[in-house]
Order: sequence, then structure tokens, then C-alpha cells
Amino acid sequence: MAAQSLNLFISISHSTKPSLHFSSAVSPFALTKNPSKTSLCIKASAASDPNPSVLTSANGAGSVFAAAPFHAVSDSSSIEVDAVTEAELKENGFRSTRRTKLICTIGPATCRPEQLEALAVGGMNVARINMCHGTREWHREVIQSVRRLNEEKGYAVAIMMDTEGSEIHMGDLGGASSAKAEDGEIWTFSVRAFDSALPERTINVNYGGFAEDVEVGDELLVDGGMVRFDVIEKIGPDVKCRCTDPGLLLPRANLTFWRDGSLVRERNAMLPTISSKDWLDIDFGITEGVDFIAVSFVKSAEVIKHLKSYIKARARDSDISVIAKIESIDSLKNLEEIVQASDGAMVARGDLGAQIPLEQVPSEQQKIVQVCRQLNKPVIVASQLLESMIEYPTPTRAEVADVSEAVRQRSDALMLSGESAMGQFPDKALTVLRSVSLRIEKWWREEKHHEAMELPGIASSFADSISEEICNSAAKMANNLGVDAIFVYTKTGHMASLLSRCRPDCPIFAFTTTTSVRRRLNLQWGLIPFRLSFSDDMENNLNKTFSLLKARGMIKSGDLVISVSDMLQSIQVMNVP
Ligand SMILES: Nc1ncnc2c1ncn2[C@@H]1O[C@H](COP(=O)(O)OP(=O)(O)OP(=O)(O)O)[C@@H](O)[C@H]1O
Ligand SMILES: CC(=O)C(=O)O
Ligand SMILES: [K+]
Ligand SMILES: [Mg+2]
Repeated sequence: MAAQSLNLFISISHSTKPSLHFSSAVSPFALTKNPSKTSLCIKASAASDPNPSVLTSANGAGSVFAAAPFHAVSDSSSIEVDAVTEAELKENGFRSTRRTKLICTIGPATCRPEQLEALAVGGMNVARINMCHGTREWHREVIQSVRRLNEEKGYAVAIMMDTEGSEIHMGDLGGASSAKAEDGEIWTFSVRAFDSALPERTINVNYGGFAEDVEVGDELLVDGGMVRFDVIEKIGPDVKCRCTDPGLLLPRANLTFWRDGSLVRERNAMLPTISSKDWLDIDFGITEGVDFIAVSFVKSAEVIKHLKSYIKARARDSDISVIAKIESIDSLKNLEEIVQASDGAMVARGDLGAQIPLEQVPSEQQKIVQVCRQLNKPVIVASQLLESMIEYPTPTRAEVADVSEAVRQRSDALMLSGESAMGQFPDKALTVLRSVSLRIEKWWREEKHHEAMELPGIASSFADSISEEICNSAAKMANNLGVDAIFVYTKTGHMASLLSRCRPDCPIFAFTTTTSVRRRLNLQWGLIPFRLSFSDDMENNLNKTFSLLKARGMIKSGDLVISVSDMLQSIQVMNVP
């Protein structure tokens, strides 16, 4: 990195409605303006000696696997970052920090505090709880353990609650963790409520209309085809089926039935996206202060809008993001509207692959990732990324290729399901996601393989347009100048997400004033979220940040940084003094 001691300060102010264009080959000196409407001030000064006005003592420089002592006090002179990020920055430098975020579904294999901590140490950014399984008391314990971990160790692990939704699924297997269906066996799927133990080879179905809706000759798919049956006989509430594709039946697995090669959507299509049980779970999530609610089987944008206004009315001071799970034919049909209405989306390939032919899933994934990036919504690729690791300690080559593809598409986050919830090797699975992400990100950066995605304007106001232009330009400048990091000072997180959307080559240090925004930013590509008190005085903020980060060894003199903020709409380029 060529050392530069130039502090370039560009601030844009406008009294009348200005039109501002940054030239396409943006360099810090190649800004153009419309002089009649915009005042553009470029201040260049030596930045060798900004007054290190705020200096606190080094705050426990820990190594990766021993969480550093963390000062949870949110006083104005501290900065909150977790020990893992801190050690990663110190030991490997900015360039090699991971950009792709990792989500772990928490289940019996990972719910104890020490297991959760191992996941946080291993790079978990978001913990997902699936309301299909477990009791609310169980989920509350998990949420509280994660919160304690954040408070005591300085992590910013966010919590995502995933609704059950009202699609058809099996009941629990009378306490068994799984059951094996063998080729040719006859199983009974029944809507009856069994008081005592389930008879042998009997499966409960949650949907009352099941026996009426299926027909002899239909094909019944468990979990999108993990196990298949042919419907051979209907006897009142019981449906007899012959297993044609053997496999493992898991509790509450999803059921779909197919007739003449297409998915049957009879009355179950009328089931509400958010069931009454889901609403109670959502109330629970609001009370417990979850960061994200992922809505299963979204069909239209309306349900998302409804939920968002419900949350707004109910949770005045906690802002919960709503993630639309794309896992049905209807959600594909209404994709853009749904994504637009949501705060993010999940490619829920498990159920999606049960509703559309499997060979269509990869192209749909690509499309969903692209639409989300264009609309600036974080996107998660989920399900079966490392399925074999539920049982085995190493992934298949094909699984590694699948993870690589999601990283190459530059989705915001990858998610573990059964691998972390009930698998035998949750930590190893997380390590595989982490190391494959790092390796593929580096490869694509070095080879400059990444195709530039066209990013349409998305601003809904003029002020937003300025933010967007600033972020697009800052990201481009960062790549052209080869800067070490982009700093963004953002209260709501919006500027940070606009920068993330550009997927720049360097990491983005996102400074925000509240812990809840910090947690939510942890879902987005390339953002390293810090909590920091800051003012409207950017010079002061920068000096303070440099001092705090330098004192902890996370940056050093000479590092080249671009800084933007949503208080003062500006781009600054400088070397760390
Ligand atoms: N809280 C939990 N308690 C017990 N088992 C769980 C829990 N969460 C997940 N599991 C187990 O892990 C498996 C995979 O989890 P996952 O969240 O992918 O659920 P799923 O049932 O496949 O549904 P979904 O379509 O909502 O993802 C589940 O089938 C279940 O066996
Ligand atoms: C995650 C999820 O719900 C699915 O893949 O179906
Ligand atoms: K779910
Ligand atoms: Mg699903």
C-alpha cells in the first residue's frame, strides 16, 4: 500500500435540489458537479497528526480462542467488538476477514451455553431458532444464553426466530428422534389424535383435510423427497402408503403430495401463512427481543406488510427485521414484491425443492440472490449445505462445491440446519463453512472474477439518493485505491447496508450507536459491526475511532481508510495517523 499522507475531504451540501454526479471512473480527484446547483468542497490536508484526543487503555487483546476480557459498559469512551473479530483483524489483517455471514440453527446438539459459545468462537453471526420444534421455554433458554454470551463476552450474535407456518407436516415421532422407512414397507399416515403411543409404522399428520385431499395413486414426499411413498389405500382418517424411496423420517418433517408430476395444492393452499400458533410465537419473539423473524411459506407481500405493521405497533422501541422465506411456488411468482416488502430473504431450499423440480432450485437460488442484492436486502442461502455432516465429520466434495457457489454468488449469509441443530459435528460443519467462505472470497478477489452486478437506483428520496451515490462511489474508490477498510458511521445501519450491497474488496467497519443495530448488521455481507458512541463531528469521531482501534491493535499507522457517514454526507480518504 503506497503510504499517502493526504486527507481528502469531500462534503456535499445543497440548498436547492441539486443534481450530483460522480464520474464513472471515480477517483478522489475526479468528482464532477453541477456548479449551479451544488456546492462541493474538497479539503486536502496533511493527516499526519490529527489530535489523538481520546485515548483509552488497551482493552484486553485476546487471542482467537480465548475470549478477551470484555468491558460491557457502554460508556462513551469504549468500543464494542467481540474477541473473535478482534483477534482475526490483528492476526490476519483486514483483507482476510470473512465477508460471508454464518447462521446456525440451534437444537439439542448446540443449546447449552458452552456449545453456543463454541459456535460464537467458530464464527456464528446469527443463531436461528425454529419454532417447528421445541417448547417456548426451551427457546427462551437459548435466547437468554445467547444474550448472556453477548453481554459477557462482547459478541453481537443476533437471534433469528423462524415461524412454523401452516404447511402440512408430520407430527413428532412419539418421542423418537427419527424412524427409518424401508423400501416396500407400508406406513399409515393418519389425522387421528393418538392418546397413547403411536402404533408401529404410523405417522401423525397435522392437517385435518389430509385424508380427503390425497388420492390413491398420488406420490407423497417427505422433506421434499428425502423419503417417498405411493398412496395405495384410503381408510377413513388413515392413508396407507408404500415406501418407494427409503430414508430417515425426522419429527415434524414437511409433507407434500404430487399427482401426475405436479404438486397438489388443494385446500391446504388456503391455510394462512401465519397461523394462530405462529402469532403466539411472534408475540413471544417480540417479548424476548429477537432481532429477526423469518416467515415460513410466504405467498405474497401482504403478509409481510401486515407483520411489519404488527411489530411496529407492538414493539415500539425494538426494531425487528422481517425475513421472507422463499420456499413455495407462490413466493417465486411474487418474488420482487415480497423481497421489496421485507427486510431480507432466505432461499429455503429444503421446502423449495419439494415444491419445484430439484433441477430448478439452482437457477432460482441465483435469481433470488440477485434480486435481493439489487433491492438491497440481505439474502441467506439455506438447507443441506453440508447435510452429510449430520453424520460424518467431513463434507462431500459436492457439498463444498455447493457452499462455494453460494459464496461466489456473494449471498450475505449461509445457514446450517440439521448440521448444527442435531448433527454430530456442529463445530466442524461451521469450520467448513468458515474456511470455504474465506478461501473462495480470497480467490475471487485475487482473480478479480466477480462480475460487476448492475445495481439499479433504489432511493425513495433525494437524501437517500445522495447516500446511495456516496456509497457506490466510496466502494469504487476503495477498490481503485486498494484501501484497507471502509469506515461507516451509521445510526440506523442504512449507509452500512448500501456499502455492503456494493461488495467492495475491503471489509467495512460499521460503527453504530446501539447494540441492536450492531446485531442486525451482523447478517450483512462484509460488515464488521462495532458499537461506539459518536457525535456529529466527524473529525472527532475519526480521531476517537483511530485511537480506540489502535490502542487495541486492530489498526495501525499508515492503514489507508475511506470513511463515510450518514450524519455528514461525505467521503474522506486518509491514512491512519
Ligand atoms: N429446537 C429443536 N429441538 C429439537 N430438534 C430440532 C430443533 N431445531 C431443529 N431440530 C432438528 O433439526 C432438524 C433440522 O432443522 P431445521 O430447522 O432445518 O428444520 P426443518 O424441520 O427441516 O424445517 P424448516 O423447513 O423450518 O427448516 C429438524 O428436522 C429437527 O430434527
Ligand atoms: C430453511 C427452510 O425452511 C427450508 O429449507 O425449507
Ligand atoms: K420453520
Ligand atoms: Mg422450510
